[in-house]
Amino acid sequence: MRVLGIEGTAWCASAALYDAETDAVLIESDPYEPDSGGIHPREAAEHMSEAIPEVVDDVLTAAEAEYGPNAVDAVAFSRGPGLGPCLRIVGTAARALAGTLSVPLVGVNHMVAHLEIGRHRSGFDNPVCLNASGANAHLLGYHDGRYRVLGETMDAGVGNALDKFTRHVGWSHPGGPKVEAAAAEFAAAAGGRGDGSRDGDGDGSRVGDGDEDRSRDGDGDESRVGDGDGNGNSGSVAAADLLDLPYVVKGMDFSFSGISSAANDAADDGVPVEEICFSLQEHVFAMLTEVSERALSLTGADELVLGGGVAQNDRLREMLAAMCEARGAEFHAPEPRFLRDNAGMIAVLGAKMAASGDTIPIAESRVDPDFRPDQVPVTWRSGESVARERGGSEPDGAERDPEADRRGAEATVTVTGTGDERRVIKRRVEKAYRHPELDRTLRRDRTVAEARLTSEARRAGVPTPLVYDVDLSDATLTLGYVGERDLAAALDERPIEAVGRYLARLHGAGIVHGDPTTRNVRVSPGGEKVGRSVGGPEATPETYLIDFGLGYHTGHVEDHAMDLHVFEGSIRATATDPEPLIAAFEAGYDAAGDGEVLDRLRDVADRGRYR
Ligand SMILES: C[C@@H](O)[C@H](NC(=O)OP(=O)(O)OC[C@H]1O[C@@H](n2cnc3c(N)ncnc32)[C@H](O)[C@@H]1O)C(=O)O
Ligand SMILES: Nc1ncnc2c1ncn2[C@@H]1O[C@H](COP(=O)(O)OP(=O)(O)OP(=O)(O)O)[C@@H](O)[C@H]1O
Ligand SMILES: [Fe+2]
Repeated sequence: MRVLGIEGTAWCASAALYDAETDAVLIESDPYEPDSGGIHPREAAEHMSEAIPEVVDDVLTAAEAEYGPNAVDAVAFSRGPGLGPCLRIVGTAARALAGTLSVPLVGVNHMVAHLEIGRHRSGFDNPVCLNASGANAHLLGYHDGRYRVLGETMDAGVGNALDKFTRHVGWSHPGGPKVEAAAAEFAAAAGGRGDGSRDGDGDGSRVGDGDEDRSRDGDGDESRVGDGDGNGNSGSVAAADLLDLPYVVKGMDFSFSGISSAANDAADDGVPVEEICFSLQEHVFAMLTEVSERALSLTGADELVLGGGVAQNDRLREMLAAMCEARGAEFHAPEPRFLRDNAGMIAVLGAKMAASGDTIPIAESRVDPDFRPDQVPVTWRSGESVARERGGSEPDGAERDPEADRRGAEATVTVTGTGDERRVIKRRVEKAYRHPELDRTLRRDRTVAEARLTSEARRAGVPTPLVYDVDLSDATLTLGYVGERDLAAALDERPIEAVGRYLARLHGAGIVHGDPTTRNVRVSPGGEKVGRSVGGPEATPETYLIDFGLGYHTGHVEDHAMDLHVFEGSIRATATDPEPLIAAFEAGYDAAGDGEVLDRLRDVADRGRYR
């Protein structure tokens, strides 16, 4: 099968031909480059209306020269998400072409295409995907016929967050490649070695298939990147000074609004722009790498693929490769021509969809600027055996040796002693992928927060482990062993309802958990239900909250709502039938908490959706 793909969601007018037999992809792209500022939707649409017919024509001509008059078996196009005026032009072109060629039409979700091109190129079975693009930033994992959103930005896409800063300092769009070049320069100056050679040619000009592979260094290398010293942190990076910028991770969600403003303020205060670029990258990419590791840990996956325009950044790839290597996972980033917006990925996914009969009648082919990846029925993977799908995590199932060491996303946990003397030694391990200064600060601050808040929560009537010892020099805690298994191992309404009640109590005491996932709840089925007096030897609670490292004090409704959003996200990511569980959770919260927080939860959930 040969599929013609058309892409034009925002800045890149692109057409491609994918030949499924040979796996060859021919791409023709024509980028829109604003004279000043960011992308103007009207100008972008004007660009699309001129450039789409041209790139389509080029690809069709090449296709017919090679394969003759029946070169194309289906036409695939980006239906969304993206800018409405651009999408409509692409949709119109695709419908007309399918009609003229008398072939079926395939409507592709652009973000799923960013994911699937990575899966296709890597050959991985069932990876978690980090999409790091301009307008989006999210983690996707396959479960039960859909790609679930495991975590996402609560505000801007990652590329837009970088571009916002470069606009502030007067650099032209796109800013990402310029941030990368400036950061590399800063690191090279600090370390005396490094790779200041990158020239920020990022979103290239109009080029065809083969040329592009030679246009950037590293382009041909699809597999492991990581030009550092083997531990994911090139010497020059470690030697360079780091500005203190906001680092905001909540469960597997994250936020860039604080860091964008702080970067702009630093520029206004006269901090050299190269220094800001360096610190911006170190923080933003460490956040993305951390949530990716959480997603691997939560789903039990051992493969990660990267997609989106920001994935062209060497430092981001280096961090992700180092994180995966440290936990024994496979990492793959496709070559840059498949990372930035391109029609190749649309054609490749279009071919898989067409092969499974997933085509659309013209009358139903309306574009959707807010098309979410989790709305897409994943028809092309339906032949896969159920065994290949991991049903959430089973980190602590009944058959597992309870004494065995385990490894969360952040820490290693060792169990010692027996009976009432059973203890957990939790050590936040160094993360070689992140800047050593940031690593030290995060490990220390989180250890302090966990020790304090675990005890404060217990005083507020929330069952938590006792804290026996804190060793800040080694970021290590000694905690009482609680529960028999993680809630994630067996999702059940009863403990979930209890989590709702406990979070309400915690919020009533002015504390947020910060990372309330089903992995951070321990359950002992059959334990007694207890009220406020917990912790005594005779009172065995059924449900405990653990892992308060991302917690903090706040009375803000917004922050409390975010806790609920994170917990619900962890259920939605792994449960086959999440709705009754979510209802039990909200009933528990409602019984003990503030109704305003539940109202705000609706807002928070909507805001996380793509604009
Ligand atoms: C919906 C769709 O229109 C949108 N597309 C999009 O955002 O274009 P994409 O090609 O995936 O990403 C462009 C972004 O990627 C950034 N970028 C490009 N090269 C970069 C680099 N070397 N380092 C950091 N960012 C880079 C640019 O600054 C820009 O923000 C999306 O996928 O979200
Ligand atoms: N006090 C405890 N009693 C019993 N088991 C525990 C305790 N603390 C941690 N565990 C076990 O160790 C696992 C990892 O611990 P924890 O969540 O604190 O570490 P983490 O690295 O922060 O994990 P993640 O980031 O994945 O949430 C837990 O999911 C749980 O199975
Ligand atoms: Fe994109």
